Amino acid sequence: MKNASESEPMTQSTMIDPFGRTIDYLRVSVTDRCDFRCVYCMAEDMTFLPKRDLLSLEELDRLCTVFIEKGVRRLRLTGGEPLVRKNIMHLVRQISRHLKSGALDELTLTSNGSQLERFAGELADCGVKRINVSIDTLDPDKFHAITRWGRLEKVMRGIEAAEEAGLKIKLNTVALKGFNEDEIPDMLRWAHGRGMDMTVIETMPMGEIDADRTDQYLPLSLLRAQLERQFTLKDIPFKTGGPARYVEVAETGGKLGFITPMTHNFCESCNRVRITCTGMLYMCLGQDDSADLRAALRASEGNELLAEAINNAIARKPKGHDFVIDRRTSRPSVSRHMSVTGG
Ligand SMILES: Nc1nc2c(ncn2[C@@H]2O[C@H](COP(=O)(O)OP(=O)(O)OP(=O)(O)O)[C@@H](O)[C@H]2O)c(=O)[nH]1
Ligand SMILES: C[S@@+](CC[C@H](N)C(=O)[O-])C[C@H]1O[C@@H](n2cnc3c(N)ncnc32)[C@H](O)[C@@H]1O
Ligand code: SF4
Ligand code: SF4
Repeated sequence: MKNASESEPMTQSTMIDPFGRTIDYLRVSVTDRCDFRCVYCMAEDMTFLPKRDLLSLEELDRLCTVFIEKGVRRLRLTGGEPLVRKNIMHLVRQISRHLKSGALDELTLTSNGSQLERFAGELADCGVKRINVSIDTLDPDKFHAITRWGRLEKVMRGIEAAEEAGLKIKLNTVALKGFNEDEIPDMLRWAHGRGMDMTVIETMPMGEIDADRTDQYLPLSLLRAQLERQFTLKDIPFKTGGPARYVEVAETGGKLGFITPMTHNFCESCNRVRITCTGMLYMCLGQDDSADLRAALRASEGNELLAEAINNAIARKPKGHDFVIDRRTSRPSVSRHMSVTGG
């Protein structure tokens, strides 16, 4: 059998879903585990998958390679916290061969930043150019409160290491009513002052948590109106391939993205699917339907069954999500946690 690191010429096909959308973006959750317990994401006593259920790094690489053959051009590793998966850099290095061959345009990560100090240099060396780092506040005590287990100074050292390694950073901030809405202008100045773009995100009702999401939910239309009292925001057509709509902030010269699944549905331009660390393929972040690729992966050494399972799943990709923040019921719209698919 050929070694996975041997470069082979690859012919790529195209995946098109029933609504004519080209699927060329794969998000891979490499672990459901995390060293933080953000209150809007997980319960403090979250139960994680047993290790025996995880795909091996070799299996994850094989899955990614099949998706790239099927037309994926951008790949994002996420989690849980992707950088806490054991030997994660082995997978990053393996996948990076597709950057070198030209089959993949971008390999990137979404991370809480806690392990960046250790890994930033190696990520850059593997061809990662930009990463998203999630921070909801710049106040160390509030940071500890929202992440339950996180230390802001460690994340800051990670950001410095990433900057030194030449990685472009985008800051992800979940907008939370009564928690950080007043702080977002300062965070924006801070991020833009360091040359980072920023995106703000509406809370999505996924997975049981200890808190009540209806209390935390802040529609970004309101936040935008608040920001417009201090800043001049100009809509721009800038796109990263993700769901954010961007504005340019005249006073800082930086870009601010709004991810608004609740107030403005962006599903018509959806280009992505997700795989979990157990090999489940989710065709939509906001729906339960999934396909078990692990069975197809393990059923034979060849990739024909896998390719067929992927085709069948893409043919079922739904038009969009049904997220609602409903005050009458505290039940989330989707029962699985965000950390299963990594957002
Ligand atoms: N509803 C919905 N939310 C998404 C989707 N993709 C990403 N998000 C959310 O967007 C937020 C930021 O996700 P990231 O992993 O940083 O990715 P991104 O902002 O799409 O990435 P880039 O634009 O490529 O930088 C997270 O809260 C995700 O859950 C999607 O397809 N649907
Ligand atoms: C699930 S995390 C996984 C990657 C990494 N651990 C991190 O925090 O960046 C990906 C993104 O989803 C966001 N997120 C988590 N739960 C969310 C929710 N219920 N609604 C909206 N965004 C959420 C996080 O803030 C983070 O930016
Ligand atoms: S948002 Fe990211 S860092 Fe926070 S608990 Fe979820 S997976 Fe962990
Ligand atoms: S909610 Fe579903 S359809 Fe909408 S953008 Fe996200 S993955 Fe695509």
